[in-house]
Amino acid sequence: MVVLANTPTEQISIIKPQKAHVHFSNIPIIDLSKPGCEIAIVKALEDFGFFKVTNHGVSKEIMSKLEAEAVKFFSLSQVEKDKAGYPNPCGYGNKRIGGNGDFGWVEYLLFEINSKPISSTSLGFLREHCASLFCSALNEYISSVRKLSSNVLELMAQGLGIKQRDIFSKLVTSQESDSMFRLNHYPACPLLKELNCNLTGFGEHTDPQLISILRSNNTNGFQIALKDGGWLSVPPDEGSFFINAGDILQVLTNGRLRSVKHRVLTNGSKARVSMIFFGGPPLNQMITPLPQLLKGEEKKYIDFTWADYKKAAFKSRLADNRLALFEREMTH
Ligand SMILES: C=C1C[C@]23C[C@@]1(O)CC[C@H]2[C@@]12CC[C@H](O)[C@@](C)(C(=O)O1)[C@H]2[C@@H]3C(=O)O
Ligand SMILES: O=C(O)CCC(=O)C(=O)O
Ligand SMILES: [Fe+2]
Repeated sequence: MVVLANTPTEQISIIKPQKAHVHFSNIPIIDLSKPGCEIAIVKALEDFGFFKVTNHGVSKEIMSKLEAEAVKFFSLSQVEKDKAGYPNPCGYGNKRIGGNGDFGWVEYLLFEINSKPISSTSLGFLREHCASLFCSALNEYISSVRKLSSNVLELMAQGLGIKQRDIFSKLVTSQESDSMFRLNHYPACPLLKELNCNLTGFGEHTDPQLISILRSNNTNGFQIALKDGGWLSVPPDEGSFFINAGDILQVLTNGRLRSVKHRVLTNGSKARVSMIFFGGPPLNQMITPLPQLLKGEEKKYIDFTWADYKKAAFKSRLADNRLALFEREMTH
C-alpha cells in the first residue's frame, strides 16, 4: 500500500491496475417507459441489487444545473470550503468519510433531507447570491429524484406482486422520511495517472437506506460487487441514473432484493462529480420483512426501527457488514 496522507492515520489505499477479477459484463438497463419494466426491476435487484434507468423523466437541465453549482463549490479555495463546516455527519468533508476512521480520495457535501426544502441560510458559508442559486438547483434536483425514487419503488411493489403499490414509496414520500443527499467530488490526480494506479475514492460499502439514486458526470470509477465477489466496472452515463437497493430494502424483502456492495476507484485522469439521493424511511418506522413476501418463510432479521439501524450504521466502518447485527438465528 502506498500512502497519501496528512497524518499517519489518514491512509488511502492505492490499488494496482485492474486485477483479473474485475469484470466488464453488462449491467441491467431499464427503460421506465416500457411495459414490463416492473418485472425487470425486480430481476435486476435480485441478480445485481443495481440497475441503470433511462426515460426517467428528470430533465438534463436540472442535472447539469446542479452539477455546475457543485463544480463551482468544489473549485473554491480550501479555506472557503472549510467554512461549510466539519461533517457531523452533514456538512463539508475532505478525505475523511464518516466518523470511524475511513478515508478516500474524495471531498463532499452531505445534507439531511426532511419535508422542508434546503434553506439558503444553511448554505450561509456562501455569498448570498451563490447560496440562493445553489439552493434552488439542489431543491429542484432533490424533488425530481425523490419523485423518481417513488416511481421506481411503486414499480418494485408491482413487480413483487404486492397489492399495496405505495408500500415502499410511502416511506420516502412521507413528511417524516429521513433521507440524505450527497455531492461527491473525486479530484483529478495526475501523479496517479503517471503511476498507472487506482486510488480508493470511496471504499466498498452498502448503503443503509432503502434506495439510492446516483447520477455522475462522464468519469468512470464506480464499481459494484457481484455475487461471486468479483467487481464489475459500471460505465458512466451522465444522462441516466443508477439505482441501488439499500440495506432496508433487503430486510423488507427478507433478503430477496440485494443491498449491493459498491465502491469508487479513481485513476486520477479526470475529476468525477456524483450526486446521490439516499431515500430513507421515517426514524420511528418499524422495519420488518413484509408478511406478503414471506409465504411461510422464516424472517431472516429481527424487528428494529430505522432509528436503531441508523445509529448502528453510523457507528460502523464503511466496509462493515451492518446487517449482520440484525440477523435472526434461524430455527432451520
Ligand atoms: C463510515 C461511514 C460513512 C457513512 C456512515 C458510516 O459510519 C457507515 C455508512 C456510511 C454511509 C454510506 C452511504 C451514504 O454515503 C452515507 C451518507 C450513509 O448514509 O451511510 C454514508 C455515511 C457518511 O458518509 O457519513
Ligand atoms: O460517488 C459515487 O459515485 C458513489 C458514492 C457512494 O457510494 C456513496 O456516497 O454512498
Ligand atoms: Fe454508496
